[in-house]
Amino acid sequence: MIEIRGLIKRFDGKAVTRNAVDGIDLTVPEGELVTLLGPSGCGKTTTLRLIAGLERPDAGEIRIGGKAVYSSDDNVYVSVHQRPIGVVFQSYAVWPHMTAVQNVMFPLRSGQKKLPVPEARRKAMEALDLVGLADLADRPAPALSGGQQQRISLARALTREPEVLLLDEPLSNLDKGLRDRVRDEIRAVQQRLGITTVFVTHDQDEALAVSDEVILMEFGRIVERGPAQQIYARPRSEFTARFMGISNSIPGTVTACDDDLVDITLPHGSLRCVAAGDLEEGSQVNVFIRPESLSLSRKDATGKGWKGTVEFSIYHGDCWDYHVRVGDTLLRSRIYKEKVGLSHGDPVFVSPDEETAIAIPADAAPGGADAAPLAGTATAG
Ligand SMILES: Nc1ncnc2c1ncn2[C@@H]1O[C@H](COP(=O)(O)OP(=O)(O)OP(=O)(O)O)[C@@H](O)[C@H]1O
Repeated sequence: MIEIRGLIKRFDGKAVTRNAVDGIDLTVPEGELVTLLGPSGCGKTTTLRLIAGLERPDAGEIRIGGKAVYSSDDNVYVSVHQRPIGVVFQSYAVWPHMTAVQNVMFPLRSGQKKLPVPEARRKAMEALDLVGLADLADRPAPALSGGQQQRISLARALTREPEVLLLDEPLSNLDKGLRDRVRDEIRAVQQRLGITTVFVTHDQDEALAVSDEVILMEFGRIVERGPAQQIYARPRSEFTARFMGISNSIPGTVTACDDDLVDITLPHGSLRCVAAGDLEEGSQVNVFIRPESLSLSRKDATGKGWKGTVEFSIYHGDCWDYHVRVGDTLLRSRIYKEKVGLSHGDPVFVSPDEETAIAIPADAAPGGADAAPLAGTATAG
């Protein structure tokens, strides 16, 4: 288990206007994989490096397995080599003059507890087996693919039997097909070992695929957290909705509330949808609708369709994206059919799937520009 309280990190410099990590509280339960997700510069890597002991915080507390590895109040700082962690970076950091097994053995032979060669080799072989590379143990590192080299880094991180695994964008240097395979491998090993893991990525799909919990960050703070399905299907802030790819946003006004369902009047129609947070009659909202939740038809069978005109379409292989102008709004509708046959200028009716549309209060912008924190007065740790 990892417990983080009030974590602050500031990099001083002329252009610095805010803390890189700005008061983070976070618990990673035993055996779970938690992902830090967010745009470039939001503080994901810095948070991970603070947990690893590769950067020194300015304030707060970090506990691993119940023991403080950093505490500004108690003046505790445990160095990176003494923390019970394994770290995998974006660059594989595999030594080219060694074989696969020599790479994995290296930390066992060079650490404080220098193991004899046979024992180090046995442990390294166990770790290689775990990541499916035992057969390639004696192959020189440069003769391995990028994905295999990254699995060597993972095996090397696991040989010290760490309590916690820290993965910093481990898939970024791999091409698409390989990325999915190594991602699945990492999740399989993590679940098999039941090892508490923090995974940093800026890729939503990757985060959804591997996580028990997703932590969304912006400006050094946590904007939203929750199980992957909740973050995907029920975002509570505009920042999360947009970051998770809900590209259609329409401003509207609440006309009636019924538990977590609300009726909304939009510029070109109305709909009933799920409310994110407390809303009341008259509240201003933005309604977020996934492209795949907007269907198109030439005839308005229900009498509730929004009248629009096709502006352009994009073909993706397994689907089409139609960009349709409805009043002042350009909406994107994703259609998974081989041939839809709509083209520029065609009139259509757009129908939203009310079950998946979400109304988010227009002023609820925990990650918005207004919420961007200025640098706090961090105390030295
Ligand atoms: N060593 C450093 N010196 C000065 N500023 C730094 C340093 N490391 C990070 N920062 C700044 O701290 C902020 C957070 O950076 P961080 O690398 O943690 O973000 P990130 O979310 O991991 O981004 P990315 O996805 O691009 O790696 C950024 O504004 C960055 O410029």
